[in-house]
Formats: sequence, C-alpha cells, structure tokens
Amino acid sequence: MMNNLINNTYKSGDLWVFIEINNKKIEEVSIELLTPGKNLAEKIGCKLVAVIIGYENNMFLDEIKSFGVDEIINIDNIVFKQYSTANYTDVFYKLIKKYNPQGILFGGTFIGKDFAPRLASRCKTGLTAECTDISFSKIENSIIWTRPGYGGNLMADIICKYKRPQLGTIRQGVFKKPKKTTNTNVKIIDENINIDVEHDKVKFLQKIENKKATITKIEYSDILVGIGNGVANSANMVDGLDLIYDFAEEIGADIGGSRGAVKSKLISEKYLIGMSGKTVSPKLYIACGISGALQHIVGIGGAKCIVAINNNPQAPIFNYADYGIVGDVYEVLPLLLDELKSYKIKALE
Ligand SMILES: Cc1cc2nc3c(=O)[nH]c(=O)nc-3n(C[C@H](O)[C@H](O)[C@H](O)COP(=O)(O)OP(=O)(O)OC[C@H]3O[C@@H](n4cnc5c(N)ncnc54)[C@H](O)[C@@H]3O)c2cc1C
Repeated sequence: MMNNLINNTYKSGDLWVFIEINNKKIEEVSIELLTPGKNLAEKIGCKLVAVIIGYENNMFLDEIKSFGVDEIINIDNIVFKQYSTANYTDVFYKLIKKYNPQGILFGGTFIGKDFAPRLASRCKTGLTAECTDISFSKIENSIIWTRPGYGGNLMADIICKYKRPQLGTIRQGVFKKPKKTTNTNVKIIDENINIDVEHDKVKFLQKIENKKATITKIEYSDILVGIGNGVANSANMVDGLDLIYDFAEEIGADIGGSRGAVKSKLISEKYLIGMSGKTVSPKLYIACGISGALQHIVGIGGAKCIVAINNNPQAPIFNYADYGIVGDVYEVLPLLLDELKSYKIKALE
C-alpha cells in the first residue's frame, strides 16, 4: 500500500538531491545542495543520490559525478525536454514509490518552488520551503530544516517526523559547491518510467527569451554594496545614488539592498536581500545606511566580512559588522573612494 511505503520512517532509503537543468545548464543551486546533501547522508548513514530529469542528460553526468555523489538516477526522455509540473510530478512520484528515499533537497528556484510543493502534496508528506540551513537530528531520526519564521523575528527548526520522504526547498547561494573529487566511479541508474503525458493540461508552445533580462545574480557576487533607506536621506538623492554606483564600480561590486531601499525606490525588488529576498554570501558586504533589522540580517549570514556605514552608533547593524563606520554615508563614501583611488595610483608608481 502506498501509504505504508511513504510513511514508514524507519525503512526509508537514501538522500536525494534534485538536479535541475535550465537552459541546457545545471542550476548552480543543485550543485550547491550536494554539500549539505553529503553531510546529511553521512550522518544518516545512507547514499547521496542525484536525480536528474531531462533530455540528452549525458552531457551533464560527468559533471554531476565529479562532485562526489554515490549514485545518479537518470531519467532521460524527450517528454522531459521542457519542464512541466504535471509530468515532472508524475515521474518523480513513481520514482519515490520505487526507491522510497529518506529526504529530497530541491533548489529554491522557479522550478523547485513550483514542483516540490506539488510533489509533497502527492506524497502526502511535509515540505519546508525557503530553508537557509539543514542539519540532522539523531534523536528524532529526521532532517532539521531551518528557515526564518514569524516575519523573520526568529529562525524556526522544522522536522517532518512521521512522513517520508522529507522535502525542502533551499535558497540559492546559501551553500558553497562541494570540491570536485577524482573518484568518478559512480553508479548510474537509467530509469525508464512511463507516464501518461496526455493528462498534462498545459501544452508547451514556444519559449520566448527575455532579451532585456541581464539581471545580476547577487547570490553569487563576491563583493556587494548594500543600499538601505539611509541612502534616501540625502538632500540630493540622485547624486547620492551616483556616488554609490561609482563606489561600487571602483571596487568591482554588485548592488543589492534592504526593504527600506526597495520602498524608497532606490533598488528594484529583484535585488532585495533578506528574508523575503535573496540570500547572499559575498566575501565583502558593505552596508550603507542599513539599520540591520533581523529580516535583512538573515540574508547576509554567509558574508565573510561585513562593513557597516551608519550615522546612528546604536544601529543594530553594528552588532553584526566586522568593521563599523559611524558617519553619514555621503561623507564616508567619498573619503573611501579617494583613499582607494590614491592607493591604486601609489600601487602603479
Ligand atoms: C515579514 C517581513 C519580511 C521582511 N523582509 C525583509 C527583507 O527580506 N529584507 C529587508 O531588508 N527587510 C525586510 N523586512 C523589513 C525590515 O524589518 C526593515 O524594515 C528593513 O530592513 C529596513 O530597511 P533599512 O534598514 O534600509 O531602513 P531603515 O530602518 O529606515 O534604516 C535606515 C538606517 O539608515 C541610517 N541612516 C539614515 N541616514 C543615513 C545617512 N545619511 N548615512 C548613514 N546612515 C544613515 C539610519 O540610522 C538607519 O539605521 C521585512 C519585514 C517584515 C515584517
């Protein structure tokens, strides 16, 4: 009986990571998830299995192998050339029935967020969305899914104690990709699962690329300047923004920011960092006029070094910053910019 298969906590098998293909490339987050995947599989004492669904997957298998998975389940069929919620759910559900995995990690991409909830509902199991961390509880014999809760005022640890598989979507850019291994002796299971494509109510007609979409993926930026509402508090905001952009260009940084900056129309929602935006992990994050609300801080937890510029010495951002500069952003940035330029000139002399 299906319910026995899926609900049995103690007989479930391996840990799976869904490898998503988009525009003939593996989504970065799928590879990132192999890092916590390996860690979890070791703790659970099971295999780490990458599951790839698509068409002409051969071109991706060597790359997946090189990241240290134990097995790959490969579903390669022209039916899966284009993503379809119904077809992907059908095939994945059949795979789950056959292999009874312990848990499945999905990237928090457009496809992951569309597909994983549908699958969870089909399996009558739990899904934790938008996770920012994952660990394992031996006592509960369950994955601990960590995500911001109650408007970002606390981090919630969620477990799915009685149902299997345990499912979660994980934000992009939270984990680093695993190091490549030389052991490419990985078992590949070619699965030929038939599904009834006729009942898919959505028909793919045409893919239209958005040529204007040159959006920087700030999740992967090494240097980021974060703009806050404080930047809007300038007598001359347009010049002020120019200054920020000049500064960012000088140090080779991309730009993101806080909800305050989105509300003040300084940046678009696409560059929002935090609980309801992106999770970033740059080597350097320079927060300009950002107060440091927890909802913002949860998005910058992976930053290696945080520099905060704020004119209020009591601003919470200073509790998280490695270097704090108390001052007006429009006085501090020109000084930093001049210093950087003279440093560069000296280096050339
Ligand atoms: C459910 C929910 C989800 C949320 N999700 C997010 C999220 O994903 N990301 C996010 O960022 N926020 C989020 N928020 C909003 C969050 O709580 C804060 O309101 C927001 O982060 C504040 O943005 P800010 O720090 O830019 O603005 P403010 O709170 O207005 O702070 C501006 C700061 O700039 C300083 N300042 C002012 N003028 C200057 C100057 N000239 N020079 C230097 N410093 C100056 C001030 O001292 C102040 O500290 C969320 C809130 C809720 C309820």
